[in-house]
Amino acid sequence: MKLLLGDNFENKFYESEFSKCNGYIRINRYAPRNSNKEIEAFGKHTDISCVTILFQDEIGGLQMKSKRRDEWIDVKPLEDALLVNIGDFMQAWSNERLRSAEHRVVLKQNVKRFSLAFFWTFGDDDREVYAPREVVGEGNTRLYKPFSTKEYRAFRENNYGKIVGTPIREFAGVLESQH
Ligand SMILES: O=C(O)CCC(=O)C(=O)O
Ligand SMILES: [Fe+2]
Repeated sequence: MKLLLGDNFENKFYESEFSKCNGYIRINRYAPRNSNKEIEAFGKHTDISCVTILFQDEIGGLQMKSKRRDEWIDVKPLEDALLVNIGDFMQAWSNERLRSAEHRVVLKQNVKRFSLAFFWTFGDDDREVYAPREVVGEGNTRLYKPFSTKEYRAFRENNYGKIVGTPIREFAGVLESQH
């Protein structure tokens, strides 16, 4: 993150922007399904978080969408490894220096699977997300208008399964060509 956001990132922004984040844990349990057909067990989505830290068990199945090639890439489980994923709030706050990758879970075997996701995110109280000028950088276009975390959560809930593009861009993006 330091590399992408500059040297002073921690001193300057951590306290003011992210110290009021909350952590939530979600335990995902995928039950066996009486079939050996491949299924999408967790549909494609981006996380409503600043940062997500994910543990998946040895079964695997997590896939990330590659931005460049527009294809799904398997994230192979590694013993003792956690996956750090950027969420939508961080994508907007960083003016897309950091990207919230689309991901999903595809199961090929008829076995149970378990994953544990820790979401580091703005709490249930409402707050405004707005990329600081220094993060946008001089001469760069601001890609998001300021938005409320509460309204974004409501937008995601009300549009579950309906959004074709990038949800955070649909909601707060300012450039038509970005959609
Ligand atoms: O089960 C997984 O590996 C992914 C879970 C996930 O993407 C989530 O909980 O947001
Ligand atoms: Fe996720």
